[in-house]
Amino acid sequence: MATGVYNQAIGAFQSNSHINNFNHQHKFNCIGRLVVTKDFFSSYGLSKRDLRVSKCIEYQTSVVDSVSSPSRSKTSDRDTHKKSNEAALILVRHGESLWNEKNLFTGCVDVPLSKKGIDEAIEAGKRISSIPVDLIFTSALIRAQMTAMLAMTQHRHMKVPIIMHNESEQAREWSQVFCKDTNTKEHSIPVIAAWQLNERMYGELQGLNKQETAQRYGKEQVHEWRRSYNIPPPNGESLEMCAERAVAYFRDQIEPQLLSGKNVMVSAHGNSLRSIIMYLEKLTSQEVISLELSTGIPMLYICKEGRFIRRGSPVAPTEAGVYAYTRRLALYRQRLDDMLQ
Ligand SMILES: O=C(O)[C@H](O)COP(=O)(O)O
Repeated sequence: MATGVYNQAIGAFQSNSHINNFNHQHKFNCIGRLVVTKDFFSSYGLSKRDLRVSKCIEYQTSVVDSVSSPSRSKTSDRDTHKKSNEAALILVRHGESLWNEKNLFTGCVDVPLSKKGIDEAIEAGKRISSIPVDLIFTSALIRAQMTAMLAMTQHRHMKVPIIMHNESEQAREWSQVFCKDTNTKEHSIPVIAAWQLNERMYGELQGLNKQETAQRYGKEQVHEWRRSYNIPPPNGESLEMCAERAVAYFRDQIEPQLLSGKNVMVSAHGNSLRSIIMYLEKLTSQEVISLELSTGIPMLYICKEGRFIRRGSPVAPTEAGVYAYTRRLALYRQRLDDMLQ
């Protein structure tokens, strides 16, 4: 088993060495090499001898520059939350929607996933199926919620995601669960839908065809509306305006959960996630222009002592990629393997 695990990890990491799935020039890249540390050996009760170390190739995983949360005020209460816990943060843009399929500007119009988007959401679930998720945040839009729910159908822990209804006292009362067993973290995952995570509002472009709009207003103007930081579409939100709600929500509601050690998945949208990634990776308003997110591709960050380390896009469960991310994720995956044997 030992050699198998080791080879799996190496194989996964090598195939995953392209893990930087953001197609933008970034200030750091992952070097596709893996340190097989003494921790790795001991976490499997292995001695180097067991793995015939002479055959082990020294791999070095080095995120040349791990992302860290932007410096905050000295008195920030987040500093008091900084714990040695490590937590996984999965960000996933919804699968293709019916309006993505028609190449229409969508923004806050609430359209569902296309058949391809449903397949993308299920594939995303397979890719994160061995990564812990204790809490899910989605936007208030159905395409993000469908993506989260479909992805969770593939998770190996088989917990039931339950959307929390706190919009009124009656909603809270009528959605209570009275059986203590089913409502435990062993059996269910709370899902919180927040409008603050909605896609940027595209104003008068919503419903227009992107190609026709480019022909009408010019490619450069449309690219500026779509990708610039502080230039809004007509009567719509700029990325900066979207960040004011999405990043504020992330810092106030999601980051404290991560700092307390909770593993979180956020299923949201191209631009609300671009604004969050801009915050996590301290991208400049120039760098964020070239940041594009594909539909249905999960991205993994490790949150450790208030710092966010981008680990790329998880691989499918057939590979041992999770073993290459962190020891804690490897042990979680091992527990799943043992539980499901
Ligand atoms: O809102 C939309 O149209 C898409 O979800 C994102 O559009 P964009 O890629 O043009 O920002």
